[in-house]
Amino acid sequence: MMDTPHPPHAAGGQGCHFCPTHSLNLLQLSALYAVSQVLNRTLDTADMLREMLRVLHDEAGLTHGLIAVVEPDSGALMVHSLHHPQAPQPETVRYQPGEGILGLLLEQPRTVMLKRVADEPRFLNRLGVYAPHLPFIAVPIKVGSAVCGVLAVQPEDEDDGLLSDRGQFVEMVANLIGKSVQLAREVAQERHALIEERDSLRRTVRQQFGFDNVAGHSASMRRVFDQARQVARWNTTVLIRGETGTGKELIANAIHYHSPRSRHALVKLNCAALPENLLETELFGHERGAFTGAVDTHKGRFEQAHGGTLFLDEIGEISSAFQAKLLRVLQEGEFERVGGSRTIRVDVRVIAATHRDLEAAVDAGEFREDLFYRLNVMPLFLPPLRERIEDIPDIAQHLLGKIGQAQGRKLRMTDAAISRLAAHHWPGNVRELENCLERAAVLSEDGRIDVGLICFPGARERGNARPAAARPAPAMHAAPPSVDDPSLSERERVIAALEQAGWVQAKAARLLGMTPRQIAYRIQTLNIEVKQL
Ligand SMILES: Nc1ncnc2c1ncn2[C@@H]1O[C@H](COP(=O)(O)OP(=O)(O)OP(=O)(O)O)[C@@H](O)[C@H]1O
Repeated sequence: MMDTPHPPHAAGGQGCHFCPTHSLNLLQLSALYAVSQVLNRTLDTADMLREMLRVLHDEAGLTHGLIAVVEPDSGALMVHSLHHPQAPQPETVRYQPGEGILGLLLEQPRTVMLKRVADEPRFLNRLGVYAPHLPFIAVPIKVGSAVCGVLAVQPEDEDDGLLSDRGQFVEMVANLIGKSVQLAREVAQERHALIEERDSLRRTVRQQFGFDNVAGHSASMRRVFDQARQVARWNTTVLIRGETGTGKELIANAIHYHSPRSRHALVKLNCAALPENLLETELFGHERGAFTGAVDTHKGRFEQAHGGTLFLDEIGEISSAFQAKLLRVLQEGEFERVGGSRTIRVDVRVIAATHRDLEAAVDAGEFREDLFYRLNVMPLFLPPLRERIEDIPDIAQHLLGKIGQAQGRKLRMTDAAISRLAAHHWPGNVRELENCLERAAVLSEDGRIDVGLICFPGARERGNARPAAARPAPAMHAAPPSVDDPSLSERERVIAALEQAGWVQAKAARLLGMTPRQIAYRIQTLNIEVKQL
């Protein structure tokens, strides 16, 4: 086994039986050890330089240590640190290239060693700290081949014939300082680049998930935008309500990315997608060993969203027992992980969404009234698409832009196609419109979408539309069947609902009046292959 390394002992001082050179070497070895510790301790260059001068003084008998650095703008040497009890404000002293001994090192970067500093005519003693009868050593500090500063010291004894050994030691220290400065610069540059990249990514995310991503200019949508922008600034809990596919999640995104919390995470959870026990561990996390298979501690969504926003979709679907647990976090901002006893405090803004009539659920005793009021601090209502038909051209254009971008071509739609869209009932709202346009885009050879390419899984038209049967069927594509079509087998009905809901099972379940678990069971037993869109 190896011993822990100890610093080499200085051999100078009383009773040493080594020759002077050997004693000096041992002293310098010990000092070098202290220098390496300074380099190891800090990445803060200013701190490191000050500490270095102290070590040279305390451990190597090199006094009046000075470090001057080249100013990038002027090219002059500015005194950065000076080890002297009555040192003047060092930053006020500068040397131009060629000026004094230090300035000379900028023009001729090599080590200068003087036996008596007062004998050198270039010696300016501008700092007024040097002893004229003592030697003087000045060494350039280089980053690569460029001089970035100067290290100067005065050995505390008169010339003892060991000046060149001392000079070599100071060169060694200057080289180590140069390497450390280079490393600190590279770290700073990398950090700067990372910050720039992070800020640019933040701007992109904000654009992608902000209000620009939500199309529509109807009066009802303008009201939603106004309210959402207003509430975004505060920590208020928001309850977004509206039918499936009306854009609730989109609005939640926009609120988060326009809020002061946008630098932190937006964490999402669909409450209908998980059974209660999983929902609890997903939201609150669990401790290691909390249950079979809990091999590690797991942070729940509340913890992941600390400082940011938690979006709880389908909040109307949670059980009464779970409603009580959620209420506690919302009220007190604290909870325990499953299997844990430590109370965890979080700072999370909650945005919840539901398609359910929560007031009716409260009346029916299915949803806690206190939780309802806790969530309903700022309600936002997203109107169904059929009640804002004037938004259809805008939204369709926006969606075609996105689909076209994914397909790498420009898509355009005829007026007749838009009229046909406006005549539809839109039970699946904007999600259904998105699917309808994607289908049409896939079927379009030349990027032009005419009325013949518009077809709906659900055939409920608004009053002013032509009946579905009278519509010309697209030549290469039959309209997908309707969920309501009584002639469909159960398997076809489930597939039609999934199609209509964009293959989001929880939504398809709602169209069929089933629970998410029931539809999952049907998908399995009817052997339906689930599409990942
Ligand atoms: N106003 C809009 N402008 C552009 N796209 C929209 C708009 N509203 C909804 N969408 C698009 O429709 C789809 C469904 O939107 P979103 O998921 O936000 O709806 P939702 O109300 O949360 O649905 P659900 O209740 O089923 O979870 C998404 O692909 C979304 O991008």
